[in-house]
Amino acid sequence: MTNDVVCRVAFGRKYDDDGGFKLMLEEFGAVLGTVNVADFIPWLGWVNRFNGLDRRVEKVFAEFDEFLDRVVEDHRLTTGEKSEEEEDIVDVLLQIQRETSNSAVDRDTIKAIVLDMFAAGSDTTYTALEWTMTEILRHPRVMEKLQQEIRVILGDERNVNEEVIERMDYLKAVIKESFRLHPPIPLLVPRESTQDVKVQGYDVPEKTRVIVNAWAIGRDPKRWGDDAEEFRPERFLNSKVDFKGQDFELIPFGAGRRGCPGISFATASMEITLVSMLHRFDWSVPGGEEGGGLDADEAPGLAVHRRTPLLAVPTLYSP
Ligand code: HEM
Repeated sequence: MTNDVVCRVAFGRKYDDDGGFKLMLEEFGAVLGTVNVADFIPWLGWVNRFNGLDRRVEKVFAEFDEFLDRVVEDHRLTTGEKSEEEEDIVDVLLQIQRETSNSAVDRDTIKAIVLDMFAAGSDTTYTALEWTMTEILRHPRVMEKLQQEIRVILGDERNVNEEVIERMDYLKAVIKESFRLHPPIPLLVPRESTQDVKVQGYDVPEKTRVIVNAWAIGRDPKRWGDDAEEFRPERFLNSKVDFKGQDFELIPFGAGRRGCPGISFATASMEITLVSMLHRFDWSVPGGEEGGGLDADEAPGLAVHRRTPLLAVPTLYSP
């Protein structure tokens, strides 16, 4: 679903009819999440020629490059035929390219921006949704309270929009609590210090690779109390703490000038999906908690998924 959302926004259409596209995205995500020895010990880079990583990277690069070339070309041929509402990101970037005389937005830049959206935007949002649903299913009290909020505010209205979502305080608290315990990119993206600094008594020289552990920060009992490991959305109800990068105890999207630019996009996707799923359906897991489908085991990768995909069963809700 999150791939379809990015596809619709970036290309103006879904690619779910094309099995090859899904496989290509899966391989792209897998290669991105693979530990690359050369990142840590550059002179060992030759290992990737033998363990197959170089070959996999080149293959998926060639496939994506050809695919994106086709997409940009299709858009170039239909340029000017769409209304403003129908335009997607490729259309907008092509328009900027036409209107600016310098070559800042060339074809490779357009392809890179769109690729960035897939790399950064679809697996992360999907992972966040899967962890949120897992926690809701593990905590029936939370599910009930959340459904009550959604059902009272929405009533029979089927159209979920940002205005009604603004009134759903408990939904927002549930999403924050899920990000606190399960930041989809637990170690964020590596940074490099630009100057010598001292952090809590430790000297960090200029040009040191710095990795921030958002996962550990979110579970630190010194900040969150003795129930830091517990899923308790109420802790955010009368709190101003948010994940927009101002409160360093909750930074699933990083912070600062290289913080995630997709926060609003990701939050809107999550809110609309959760509200739609919980408004008209009740959810259960085959076998319940004892059935083992609600464990919190994590699988390694850039975005940290559940080890086994969540399997949940919807039942139509009738008031
Ligand atoms: C739940 C969903 C998401 C999470 C948890 C997430 C998290 C992150 C994190 C931790 C970073 C690195 C920030 C830093 O180093 O301080 C990042 C960067 C980035 N994200 Fe997201 N992201 C999500 C969704 C999205 C979406 C939907 C998009 C675009 C459609 C997006 C686009 C980007 C881009 C382009 C960067 C690189 C920014 C740069 O290097 O300047 N992300 N994201």
